[in-house]
Amino acid sequence: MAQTSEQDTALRLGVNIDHVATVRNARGGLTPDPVRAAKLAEEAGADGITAHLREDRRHITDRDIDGLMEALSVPLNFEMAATEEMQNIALRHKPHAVCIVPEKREERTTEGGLEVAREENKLAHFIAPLRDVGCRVSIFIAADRRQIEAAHRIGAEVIELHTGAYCDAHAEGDFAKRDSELAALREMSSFAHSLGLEVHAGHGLTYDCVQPIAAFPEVCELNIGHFLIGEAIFRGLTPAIAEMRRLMHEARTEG
Ligand SMILES: CC(=O)[C@@H](O)[C@H](O)COP(=O)(O)O
Ligand SMILES: NCC(=O)COP(=O)(O)O
Repeated sequence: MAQTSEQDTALRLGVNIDHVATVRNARGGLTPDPVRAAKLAEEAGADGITAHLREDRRHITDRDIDGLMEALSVPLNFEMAATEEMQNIALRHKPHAVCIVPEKREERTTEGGLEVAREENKLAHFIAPLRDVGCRVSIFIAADRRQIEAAHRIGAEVIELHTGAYCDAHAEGDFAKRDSELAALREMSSFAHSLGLEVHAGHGLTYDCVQPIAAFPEVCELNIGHFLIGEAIFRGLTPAIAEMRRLMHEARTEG
């Protein structure tokens, strides 16, 4: 069913600029500057900027977060592990949103969603001070009912569904797996929404696989980074973002 334009505009795009920092860090030095990329993304129509300050600082650094907090006019979605060090950084900066993600030092990228159900008490205490200073707390989570229920119980306002397995299955041509991952994401976005959680989605999204996710009426924000930064090499960041927005809009209005 076609969506109203009000519902369409409710689908925000958060541009993740982590991998501008990955390129910079490959050589050391100051370029390319993720803060400059974030400002350009903002001018190109990003509704927000996402940055993940990993514990090992493999891409974004503390200085980048300082620069983003100072330069941005749109909200910053600050992704971080549930550690005391990261909590202190978030409490100092008070970004618009804090997204708690699982981290494994040896992983190449964020492999799965946060295990909330087994760490409920610990996480409830961890996010309370972040909420107290006004951050919207989001939990990066698999499309798993138990984890969503636990995220709701601990007082998170937002969940971000991990779309990585769906995107990987699509890229590998494993369409049976892709479709079952998509069905789980669809069902769980609806379930999370029914609990009153705001639903975001992201990880691994590309032009080829964004539209089925963008069409979920309950999803109000997509966070997309690695693909957009790669695409910017070929067509520039502004056109790369414009094309993603066009596809999101098309999915929302014609889905
Ligand atoms: C949580 C998430 O999906 C993003 O932070 C993304 O993971 C960033 O890239 P890396 O996983 O490569 O750090
Ligand atoms: N939380 C997901 C995100 O910020 C972007 O992930 P990716 O597009 O870089 O894989």
